[in-house]
Amino acid sequence: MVTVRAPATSANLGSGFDVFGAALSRPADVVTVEKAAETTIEVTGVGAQYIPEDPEKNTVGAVVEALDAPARIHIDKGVRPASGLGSSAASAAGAAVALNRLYDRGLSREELVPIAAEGEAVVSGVAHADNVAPSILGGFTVTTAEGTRSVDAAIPLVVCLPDVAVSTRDARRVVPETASMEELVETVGNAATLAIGMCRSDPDLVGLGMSDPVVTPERARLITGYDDVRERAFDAGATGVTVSGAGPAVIAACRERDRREVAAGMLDAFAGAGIEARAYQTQIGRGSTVLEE
Ligand SMILES: Nc1ncnc2c1ncn2[C@@H]1O[C@H](COP(=O)(O)OP(=O)(O)O)[C@@H](O)[C@H]1O
Ligand SMILES: N[C@@H](CCOP(=O)(O)O)C(=O)O
Repeated sequence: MVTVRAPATSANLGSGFDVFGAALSRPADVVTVEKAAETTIEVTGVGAQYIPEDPEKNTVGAVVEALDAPARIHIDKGVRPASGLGSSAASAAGAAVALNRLYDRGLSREELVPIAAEGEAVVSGVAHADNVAPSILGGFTVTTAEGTRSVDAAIPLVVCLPDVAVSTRDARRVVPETASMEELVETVGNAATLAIGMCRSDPDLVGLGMSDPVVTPERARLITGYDDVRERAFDAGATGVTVSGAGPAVIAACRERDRREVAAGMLDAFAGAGIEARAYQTQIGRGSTVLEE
């Protein structure tokens, strides 16, 4: 038996659509696997009632297939589904790390990233790896067709999750098909600023680099109260605010001394829009961790 804690993640970080990702120190899924002749999946925890246990429909089923590793699998969800916090990816990442260990497949963490990404194709239609990469490797990740690079970074964060669901599949439909040269130049500049900020663990640069003129404005329209939440986070000292993944969670970078006030401001703004929300005071954290074997 192998048990793995796989963290929630925030993809895109504004300027890095489908490329950037960050592991969050909390919340997390816990995935336990045991060898079995046939694969079965049991899901408990946050939002378990919305998650299919059929291996054809659960993200971990694709991981089992790819690793040829049938197992009795228990997923204890700490990451709410349809959150923008890489819920579907956390289970896939945890299963990839756990099954690799259980069956002694000997794959490196980097090699497990495309395998876990197959699970994302099951739910969103695209095997985007920007959530599974940080959930497996930890830190700040840059994923391209050439693979994933990661660095550790110490950046305090708030992720504020409203009590509404936005599916990644639906939110991909509003992504513009084209961008102007001006938008491209702005986005490259912001993404580069953010990446330097991560390497320096500098919340000012990370926040500055989160700005994105192309995808985020379209996605923000799907989140009731977004503009107020963003404004209140900045008022409380946030250095940057954007949609986390495909939403509806909103992520803010800040200094540690401001994190509590940023969280309070974001919660208050959602409440003002008539929406209950939960704020996680978190930071960039480690990747999937083996808890027991
Ligand atoms: N192991 C899993 N964990 C979470 N969601 C899953 C899992 N397997 C399948 N799903 C489905 O994936 C969808 C949520 O994924 P997605 O829309 O990408 O949201 P998130 O941003 O939270 O990952 C839901 O429809 C859910 O039923
Ligand atoms: N790059 C993807 C990331 C989706 O993240 P999720 O946490 O919402 O699953 C996208 O923006 O569609």
